[in-house]
Amino acid sequence: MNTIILALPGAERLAQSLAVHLHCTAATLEVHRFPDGEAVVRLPTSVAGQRTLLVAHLDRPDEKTLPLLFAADAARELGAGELGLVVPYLPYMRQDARFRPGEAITSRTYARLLSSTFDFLVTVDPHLHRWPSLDAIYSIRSVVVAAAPAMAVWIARNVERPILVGPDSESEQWVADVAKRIGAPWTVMRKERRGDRDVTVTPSQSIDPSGRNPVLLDDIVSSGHTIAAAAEVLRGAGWSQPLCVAVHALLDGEGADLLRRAGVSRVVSCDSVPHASNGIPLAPLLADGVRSLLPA
Ligand SMILES: O=P(O)(O)OC[C@H]1O[C@H](OP(=O)(O)OP(=O)(O)O)[C@H](O)[C@@H]1O
Repeated sequence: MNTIILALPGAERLAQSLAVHLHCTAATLEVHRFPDGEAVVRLPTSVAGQRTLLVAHLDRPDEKTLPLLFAADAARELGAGELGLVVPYLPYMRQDARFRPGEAITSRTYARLLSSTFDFLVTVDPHLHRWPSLDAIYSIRSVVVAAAPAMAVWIARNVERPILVGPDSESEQWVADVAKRIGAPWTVMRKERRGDRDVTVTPSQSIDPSGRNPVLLDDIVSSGHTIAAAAEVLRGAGWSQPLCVAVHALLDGEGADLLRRAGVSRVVSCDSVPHASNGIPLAPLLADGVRSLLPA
């Protein structure tokens, strides 16, 4: 079965890179907004009988998910073979519990929605905290691509004598992996979250950073408060100015200012979400992930 890639608006670059790696063609979906805000989607080419990969950057998921579902449905109706989704940043993974009575567990609902639409899914380091794996909530085949190899290459090339620091215990999975790949020391701190923009970070052990350049590493940088709090801890302990490496950058201008004020010299992110801080390409790893799902 031939493979064709269709990019949602904004994901054209990733789609083109994947097409090169996977030796197939890529085109961009047309998404038009009617004056009342409703979306209409048009497939630019025939998908009949073809394995169809939709590629989407799903930051701001509320506005992007409906066009994605419309496109998937149209592809099915127009005879697509298998239907896959390449979504480097998988949204709605953080509300994975009913933290207050009556709250929706959006991770599960969103997973049901995508699982009922696609045959398979390829993503990068989803925020798995309380779910043991994507299979706990997604009922379709999925491949989780690890960004650690790409982050490790970037740090090894750009930071002399790094020491890796994670802001919370969940970050240990990425921090330890990257540190092992480049033979660097590492530590993780403790985080307490009380609200969207209210976090406290405390060191969990005392480490002598002498002669080392600190790299704060985490999966998501969103409001920036977690990394800012971690940077303040380092500053208070007399460490040199850290840089921040993240898998998914959702940071806005206000968050970037917050990080600057906290002493973070630079943010570098993987390109799972288009962002000014992008510096670590994921297309080769995502292409490997897609290939692993295709018949040999
Ligand atoms: O930039 P921010 O707005 O601070 O958000 C980023 C942080 O949020 C996520 O964890 P979260 O605090 O949701 O913790 P969890 O592991 O309990 O889901 C993520 O792992 C980052 O540490």
